Amino acid sequence: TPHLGNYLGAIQNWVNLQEECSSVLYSIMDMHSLTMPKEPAVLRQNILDTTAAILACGIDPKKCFLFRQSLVPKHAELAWILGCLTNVPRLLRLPQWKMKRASQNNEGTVGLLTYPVLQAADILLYKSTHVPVGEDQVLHLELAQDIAQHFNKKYGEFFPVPKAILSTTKKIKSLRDPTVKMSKSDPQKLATVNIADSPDEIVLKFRKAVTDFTSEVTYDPASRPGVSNLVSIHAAVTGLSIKEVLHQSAGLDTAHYKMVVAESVIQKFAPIRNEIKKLQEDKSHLIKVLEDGAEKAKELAAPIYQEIRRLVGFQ
Ligand SMILES: Nc1ncnc2c1ncn2[C@@H]1O[C@H](COP(=O)(O)OC(=O)[C@@H](N)Cc2c[nH]c3ccccc23)[C@@H](O)[C@H]1O
Repeated sequence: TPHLGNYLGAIQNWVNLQEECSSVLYSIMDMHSLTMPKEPAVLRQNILDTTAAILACGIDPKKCFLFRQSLVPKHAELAWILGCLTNVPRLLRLPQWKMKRASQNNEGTVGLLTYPVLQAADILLYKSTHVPVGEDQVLHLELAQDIAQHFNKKYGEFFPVPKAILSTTKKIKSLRDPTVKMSKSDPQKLATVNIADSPDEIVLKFRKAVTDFTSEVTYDPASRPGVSNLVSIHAAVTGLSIKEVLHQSAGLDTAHYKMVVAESVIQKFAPIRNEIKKLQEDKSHLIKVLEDGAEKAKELAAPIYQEIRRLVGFQ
C-alpha cells in the first residue's frame, strides 16, 4: 500500500489532476513491482490493496483511466523497442539501480536495470504530455524524454516530449535514516509509514524516528535532517506552512513533537483507512475496476502502438 511519501508527493496531486485535466491515466504498476522479489500470493494481494488505497484516497475511475499495467501487454512490447534505443551505461548510472542493486547482493537483475525503460514505455505508449512525479523520479523522466527524442530523430517526429509536473512537497525521508527517501522497499519496518497503518503502528514509528541530540524543534534539512523531516510531514498533512508549524510547536521538545506529528498523521489518514477496509471487502469490485480500466487503456494505446510498429518497420 502507498506510504506517506507516495501520498504527499504524488497521490494527493493525482486527485486534483483528475478534476483539472480531460485525459488522465493512473496505473497499478505490477510489472515494475516484480523487480523486487515477491511471493505470488503477496503480489496478488498487493495489487488489490493498492487499488483499494488509491480509490480510498479519492482517485475516481469515472474521471480517469485506472488500470493494471500487466493487463495491457503493449507496455512490455513498447519497452522492448525503447530498450533497443537505450544505452546500458546510461541505465547503470541511475541512482535507483545502484541503491536497489546493493540490496540484491550487488547482483541486480535485468528487470531492475531496465525498469526505467519500462517506465518510459508506460508514458510514451499513450503519447503522454505531462507526468506527475515526485523529485525522486526526475532522472527517470529525463530518460523518458531522451528516449522520446531519440525515437523522433530516428523515425520522424512522433512522441511529444513529456514534461514533469513536480509536486510541491519535498521528498519525504525514511524515519530510520533521514538521509534517504521513505521507500516501499525499505527492509526496516519502522522506516516507512503506510497510509493504512493502525494508530498504534503510527505512534510507534514516530516515537522511534531518528532525530538528533538537540531537543528544540527547528527546520534545517542540511544539519538536522531528522527533525526537519518531521516538520515537513507535519506541514504536508495539516496543509500549514513550515513557518506556521514551527510557530505552533514552539516550546515543545522533539519527544513531544514526535507525538504531535503522529497524531496529525493519524487524523489525516483515519477516514482513508476506514474506506480502504471497506473497499478491501469487495474484491470483485476491485478486480472489475482494474479490468474495465485496462480495456479503456488498450483502446487508447492500440492506434498509437500500431503507428509505432509501422514506423520501426514491423509492418
Ligand atoms: N519518499 C517520497 N517522498 C515524496 N514522494 C515520493 C516518495 N517516494 C515515492 N514518491 C512519489 O510517489 C510516486 C510513486 O513512487 P514509486 O517509487 O512507487 O514510483 C516509481 O518507482 C515509479 N518508477 C513508478 C512508475 C512506473 N511507471 C511510471 C510512469 C510514469 C510515472 C511513474 C511511473 C512517484 O511519483 C514518486 O515520486
